[in-house]
Formats: sequence, structure tokens, C-alpha cells
Amino acid sequence: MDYFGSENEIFRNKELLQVSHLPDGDRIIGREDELTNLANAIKPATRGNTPNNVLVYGKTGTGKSLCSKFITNQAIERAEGNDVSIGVAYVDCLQESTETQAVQSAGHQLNDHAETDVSIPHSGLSTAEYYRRLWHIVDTRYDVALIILDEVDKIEDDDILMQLSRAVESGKLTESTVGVIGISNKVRYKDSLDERIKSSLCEREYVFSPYDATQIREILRSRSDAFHEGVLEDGVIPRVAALAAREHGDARKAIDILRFAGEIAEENALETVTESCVDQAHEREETSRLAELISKSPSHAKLVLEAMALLTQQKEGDDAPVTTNEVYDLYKRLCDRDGSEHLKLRRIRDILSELEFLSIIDQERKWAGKGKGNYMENRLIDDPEVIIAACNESD
Ligand SMILES: Nc1ncnc2c1ncn2[C@@H]1O[C@H](COP(=O)(O)OP(=O)(O)OP(=O)(O)O)[C@@H](O)[C@H]1O
Repeated sequence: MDYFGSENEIFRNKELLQVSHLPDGDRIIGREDELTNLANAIKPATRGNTPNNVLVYGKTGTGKSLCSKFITNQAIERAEGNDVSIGVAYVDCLQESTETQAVQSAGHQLNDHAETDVSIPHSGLSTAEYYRRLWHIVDTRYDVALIILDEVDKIEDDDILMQLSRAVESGKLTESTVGVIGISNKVRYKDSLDERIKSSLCEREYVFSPYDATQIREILRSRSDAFHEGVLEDGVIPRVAALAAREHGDARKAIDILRFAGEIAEENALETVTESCVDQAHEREETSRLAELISKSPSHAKLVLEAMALLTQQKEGDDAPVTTNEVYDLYKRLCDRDGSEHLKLRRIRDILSELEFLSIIDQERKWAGKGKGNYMENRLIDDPEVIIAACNESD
């Protein structure tokens, strides 16, 4: 028995379908204007001058991270021709959400590329010391540092934005300069910022609009060499594009569905990827996306969701509404089942509105009639089975 199975008949280069894969410039579809704008904003850096700080907005999967990484890489190359050295650090603020973690990460990356004898340990230094080392590395090794702060709204302390955007002004950097590219999914993010940070961070702002189905199809086609020739059936790419364009044009979702469809064909030892693989892949993508969201939720939020899914299943139709009181009663029984203390009704209301914010449920306030006041109807957006599977997967 050969436990490795037969050679891969479906994928030729699956790497092309990983979200982390950075495609070449000619494989970036429909973002010429956005790339030109970003290039203009950071162009001064290629001559060793201070670039404009930029804030990039747009829904998930609209190419914000991709374009920011691509254009900063291109800036490095262009600067080399001018004998200017640019260092780029990419900080994912969802992972590095404290000021110290973010500064540590930026310092570590810039240090790595420059091979200095400064050490940037993962932990153990004060925030001020991490800053000191970061400024030292930038000042001694680079002409310009470009720092990309992805999901910048997740950063817990705005102070880093102030420090980075005013490093030259405040005299922290004397030889070199720095530019920041902040990326956010939240269009209202800027409103939450302190006025001083706003004026220095948001020198240029760009909004990335969602892709339409044609652009998603093109993005997928440009990666179809991830598969062996003739393996993708004709209807597969249009079907994936239609599914991804249905909510909003999310390229990440489209690429994930295409990868899952290939995996499903592989698992079933099929010779081709079919439209039915795509439908199964769509479900798998929803489960994995929800599982990721749910896994980041506290355990009581999971029980509330499980209660909602079970109640929805008991009612007719997959999108039947359930009242908050119904959810609360079943939630308490699930707590008893798990031997945990239940939270008060008020907290459950808060959890339900958080779930609405995350687009896992919809809520609608209803009028119960004179003397009875209002009540809330809650509806799952996804299939209850998918929710239950996601709750189990995230345990
Ligand atoms: N125009 C494009 N051409 C080719 N591939 C693209 C394009 N836009 C996005 N992609 C691919 O889609 C995936 C998601 O893109 P990206 O991470 O840049 O989106 P994002 O807007 O930063 O989303 P998020 O806010 O969720 O981080 C990546 O794999 C990326 O390579």
C-alpha cells in the first residue's frame, strides 16, 4: 500500500491559489488606477524623500494588501536605480495588535533585510526600547522605510500612528524618513481617529471598489495554470465568479472556492473539476470562513449561535426568524448541557448585536402590539447546518 496515493492529477501549482501568493504585476487585474495612485503617493520615496502617508479603504478581498505589497516592492527596485535604499515592513495588525507587537514586528523585518548587529527579540523589551532600535535601524540602514499597517483599525493603541507619521518632525529620525500605508475594511475608520493623527496619516486616501463578476472571472483565469491542462471544466470559473460576486466582489473568496473545488475533485479521485465540486466548495468556504469568525468569538457567542441554528432548524424554512427570548431559553439549556454558568439576558442581547455586526445574523425590531412593546427577530444569514458545522469545527 502506497500511503502517498497517486501523483497529483488536478493541481500543477497549488501555490498560485494561496492567499499569501503575490502574483506578478501583469496578473493584477483591474487595478491600474489604484496602483497608479499608490505609486504617485509614495513616489518621493524612490528619490529618498518623504512619501505621502496613505490610507487605503475597501471591502475584504478587493486587492488592498496585494496592491500595497506590489507597489512597495516596485518602489524598492526603482529606488535602487537612483541609489536610494527603501526598506518595507508589512505588519498585520490583527496578529500584532498592540503597539509593542507592531513596532517589534516592523523593526524585526527591517532588521532582517538589513542584517545589522542590532537584535530585536520577540519580547522582553519596553515599547520605548523597541522604538529606539527601530529608529536606529532605519536611520543607519535605509534612506526611507515604508511601513504597511494592514487592518490598521485593529491596532489597540493609536500612539503608533502618531509616532510613525511624525518620526521626522519629532526628530526621532535624523538621517532617514518614513512613510505609512494604512489599510482598513472599515470606511468610517478615519472618523475614530484623533485629529492630529488624522491629518498626518491621511494625506492621501483611496477606496478600492469591489470587483464585478467579469473581473473576478479574469482574476481566476489568470491563475488557472494552478491546474493541469484540461482539468477545469468550462462552467467552473464562471460559476465560482458568480458565487463570489453575489455578496460583493471578493477575490479572496473566489480564489478560496476555486482551491477548495480542486481539493474536492482530488479527494474524490475525479479527473476534472466539475460545477458540482464548486457547489460543495462554496459550502466548505462558508464553513471555514464562519469557523474562523466563530473561533475568534467567546464561548458564549458560540452557544448563542448554536441555539439559533437549532431553533431555525426546528422551524420551517432555513431563514425562519427566532425571537431573542427563544434564543435565550435554548441557550440556557445548552449552558446546562455543558455545565457552564449562563449569562444574563442583557449580555445575550449584546452578543446578538455583535453577531449582526459580523454579518452572521440579521436583526429586525418588531412591534408586538399595544401594551406589549417591541421585540427582536433574529435570522441566520447562513444555512443552520453550516453554522452548526462551523461551531463544531471551531471547538
Ligand atoms: N486584482 C487582482 N488580481 C489578481 N489577484 C487579486 C486581485 N485582487 C485580489 N487578488 C487576490 O485575492 C486575494 C485577496 O486579496 P487581498 O488580500 O489583497 O485583499 P484585501 O482587500 O487586502 O482583503 P482583506 O481586507 O481581507 O485583507 C489575494 O490572494 C490576492 O492575491
